[in-house]
Amino acid sequence: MSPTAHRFLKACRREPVDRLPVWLMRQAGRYQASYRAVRQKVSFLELCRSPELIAQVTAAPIDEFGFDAAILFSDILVALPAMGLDLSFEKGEKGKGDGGPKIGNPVRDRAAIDALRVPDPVKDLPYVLDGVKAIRRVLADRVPLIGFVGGPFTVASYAVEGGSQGFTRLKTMLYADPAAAHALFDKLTEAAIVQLQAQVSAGAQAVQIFESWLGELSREDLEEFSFPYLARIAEAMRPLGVPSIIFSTGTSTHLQPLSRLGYDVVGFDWRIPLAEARRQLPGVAVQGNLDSTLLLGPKETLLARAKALLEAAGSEPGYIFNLGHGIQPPTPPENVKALVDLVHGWPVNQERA
Ligand SMILES: Cc1c2[nH]c(c1CCC(=O)O)Cc1[nH]c(c(CCC(=O)O)c1C)Cc1[nH]c(c(CCC(=O)O)c1C)Cc1[nH]c(c(C)c1CCC(=O)O)C2
Repeated sequence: MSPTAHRFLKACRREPVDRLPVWLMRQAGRYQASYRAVRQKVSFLELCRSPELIAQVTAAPIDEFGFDAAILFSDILVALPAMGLDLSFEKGEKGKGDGGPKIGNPVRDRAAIDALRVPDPVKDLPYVLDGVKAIRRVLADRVPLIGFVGGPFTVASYAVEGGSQGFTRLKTMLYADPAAAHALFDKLTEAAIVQLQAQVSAGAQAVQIFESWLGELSREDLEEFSFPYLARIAEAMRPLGVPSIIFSTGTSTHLQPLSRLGYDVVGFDWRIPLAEARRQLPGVAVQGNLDSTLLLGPKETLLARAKALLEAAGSEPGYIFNLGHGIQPPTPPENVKALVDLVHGWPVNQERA
């Protein structure tokens, strides 16, 4: 297949498709027996540092469920050690699950921010780039590969809080020392750009920014501390010629400004009806937004709600089926299969552009 012919890439560009493309955030993960088997043998970070295992784990859900895109198996925090932070995943090593990230030396003042190093992906993250190349070989162009990074605010929340401990320290920094906060976001923006550039050079065919916790900020703070950085990332992606996706949660009240940052696709959570979101976003493709809890069952409810979503998506080109956030570990794989089959069987009546 020509590299531009994939239905996922067409939908990103708002071109008509034969069937609706579907992929799910966290489609490679603990809900799969094959993933749990790998995690019996290696820790999460060991997995993220093995190109062979990255390729195996990334491709598994494509074989198992027939998704229309693969997403690089890695984490939004993998670059932090190269930036000078001690990253570990506390519990959940060796397949026990529920391992949360922990940073031993969180960034708490201006000196710590100034000491952060922007990583050199080729030198510092070779396993990610070798992983991208290995995935492309294993996929053999069956489906395109999405690369990703974490958004500056979301990564900063872990760097400053030291783990999944809320947002109070980071948000206090915005108000108490805005110059320090800007310096932090500036560094994380540069780090995001160089990682995405390197992933695309290595073979990633689209990119997604996981700015998952952006909904913590007010519009005022978004405009000062987030949107300029996200726009800078989008601008740096443009010459690379691959579609870019901005994903966040809790931001239904900010979709229009998010759609003006320069991304091809806007992804959002289940808090807004899809039809309403599409009406608000005429100039971009949209991705989402089924509540991932529906995948836990019952299957009839899952499929009824997914059908309603497909109806709400309408016939305008530029729709990618996904969840509102990642798949949850207790998800029965048969429900994922039923969902993908439903989307692929859905009649598409998109006008030629
Ligand atoms: C905050 C954040 C992180 N990672 C991520 C975020 C953004 C918020 C979100 O969208 O969920 C995003 C992420 N995490 C992972 C990916 C890979 C791509 C994908 O599968 O979509 C991506 C894009 C794999 C992962 N990242 C992690 C796992 C589970 C690891 C395991 O125990 O095997 C996976 C598959 C671990 C992780 N990594 C992180 C946390 C908080 C955790 C612990 C929670 C959990 O265990 O689910 C940091």
